[in-house]
Amino acid sequence: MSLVETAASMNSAFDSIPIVNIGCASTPEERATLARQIRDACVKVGFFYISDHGIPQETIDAVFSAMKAYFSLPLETKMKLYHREGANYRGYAPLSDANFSAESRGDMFEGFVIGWEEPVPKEDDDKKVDTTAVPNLWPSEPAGFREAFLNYYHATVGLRNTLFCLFALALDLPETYFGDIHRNLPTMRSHYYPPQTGPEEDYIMGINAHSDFECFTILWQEPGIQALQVLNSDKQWINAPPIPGTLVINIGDLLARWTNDVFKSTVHRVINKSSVPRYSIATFVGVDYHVEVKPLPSCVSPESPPKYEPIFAGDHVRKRLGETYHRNATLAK
Ligand SMILES: O=C(O)CCC(=O)C(=O)O
Ligand SMILES: [Fe+2]
Repeated sequence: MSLVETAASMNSAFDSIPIVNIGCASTPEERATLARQIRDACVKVGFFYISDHGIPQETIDAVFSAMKAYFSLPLETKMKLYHREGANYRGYAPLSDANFSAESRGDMFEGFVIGWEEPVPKEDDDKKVDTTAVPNLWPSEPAGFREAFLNYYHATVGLRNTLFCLFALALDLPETYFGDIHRNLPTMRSHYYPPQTGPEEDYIMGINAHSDFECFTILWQEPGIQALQVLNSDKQWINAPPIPGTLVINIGDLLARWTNDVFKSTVHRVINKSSVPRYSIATFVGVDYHVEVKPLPSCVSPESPPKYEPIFAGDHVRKRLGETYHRNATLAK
């Protein structure tokens, strides 16, 4: 069945999020099997869990500890790295600084954002990284923060390569299709969500309903706390609880656009109604800003013509970032 036919045959609302074990991806046959599972998940849900993802537990434990220690510092200490003063929103974002919905006045999370950086600087760094790359901001405390964040970041970059290869196969493309167009490396945002127990809980979200901007997101959620919800086509919110040993992968708007919506960029939100803080880390994976994104031939047909004009990846991402971080200022007028 073609991709367009597969998409047309899978239009019922999902009620759960599939799990794909990506541990065996070394032979072409194994990758083809995985690509089929991933295709089904992307066409039907736009979200899936991956198990056997290869990121060591110590790497996750270390970044989790560093993040908890950092977010518990006094606000004035954290504001020294206020992200609007750095380039490309790197650094610290206080509560309600981001705004993912036109109807709201801000999202109830604190964030800390980093991008590409070699753990140990190399002389030819500038040749490896897209010219849009900007320096990270690093706090002086807690000790070990930079190392823990970069270790986890680089582990997700490795996973990103595997996933791009599987997405290409799932789209009937050569597995190297995305291989040389993603030197503009991911952005990673860690989140702290305070518990929401007050009367505002039904209209202020940890993160309001939104879809992600880029190609796909690799999400780690703190174990044991339900907070993430995903919207199905019947407009029901389906819980996406943390599942031990897994990460969540979701398709973003750029890949949905590239696939003419054969792959779904599904709306999701976070609300932390547990009585304790909740933490997560999202790695947003895109492609180089100069790449022109237009619906792939395998995703269009006479019955399903292209829905989108070509767009440069960078123009799309900058527009969406602007909408997210300037909306408060517009509302305040
Ligand atoms: O914290 C989460 O579970 C999700 C975060 C998210 O949706 C985002 O950062 O775009
Ligand atoms: Fe998101």
